Amino acid sequence: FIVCGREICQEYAREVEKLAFRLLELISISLGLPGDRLAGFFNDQTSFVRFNHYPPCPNPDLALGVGRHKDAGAITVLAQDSVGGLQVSRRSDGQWIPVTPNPDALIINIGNCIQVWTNDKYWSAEHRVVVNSSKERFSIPFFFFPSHEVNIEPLEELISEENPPCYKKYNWGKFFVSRNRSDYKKLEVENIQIDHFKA
Ligand SMILES: O=C(O)CCC(=O)C(=O)O
Ligand SMILES: [Fe+2]
Repeated sequence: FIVCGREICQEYAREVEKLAFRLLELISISLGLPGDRLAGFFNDQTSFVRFNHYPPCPNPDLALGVGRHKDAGAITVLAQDSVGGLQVSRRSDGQWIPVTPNPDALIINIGNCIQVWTNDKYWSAEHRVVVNSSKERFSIPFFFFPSHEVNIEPLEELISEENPPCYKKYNWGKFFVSRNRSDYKKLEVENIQIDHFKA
């Protein structure tokens, strides 16, 4: 699963990037916007692939693999093995729901940028990763991130008197740098920084 030479990784990145652009197009269309409405934000994209390894943990009740967070970018495309550990917070009551692992499927996460662009029409789910005491786990997320200089704010086409903007404008590059410093704390820390830009 994880054996990966440079060419294979590059090919994987190119393919998931294509998928991410296609999803971006479908999201735009679903909002009644032109299919290419969001693509321009990715001309100089800051996307990347990460390899996550979660070793077995002797005290899984005392640690998390990844603390609770929302993905900061536009879209995350996640591949994982069959071990499991990813949990999503249910929006209605905050309960942690385990995601059934399927190595033959990709998980698509909506990130903060889409939430802000769509003025909350799309919602980025909070999630975390728990560990277990017997099996190591691998996952490979592709983070589809906009260009550094892009300012993120609700799309003007989706704003009206009845639908005022839910967020203030923020710069993607600056947000990402400060977010990276505080991300992935292992404990139950407040780490949903998009709320800082609530209008
Ligand atoms: O390992 C996973 O399943 C998810 C990791 C994650 O949420 C992240 O890297 O943002
Ligand atoms: Fe995540």
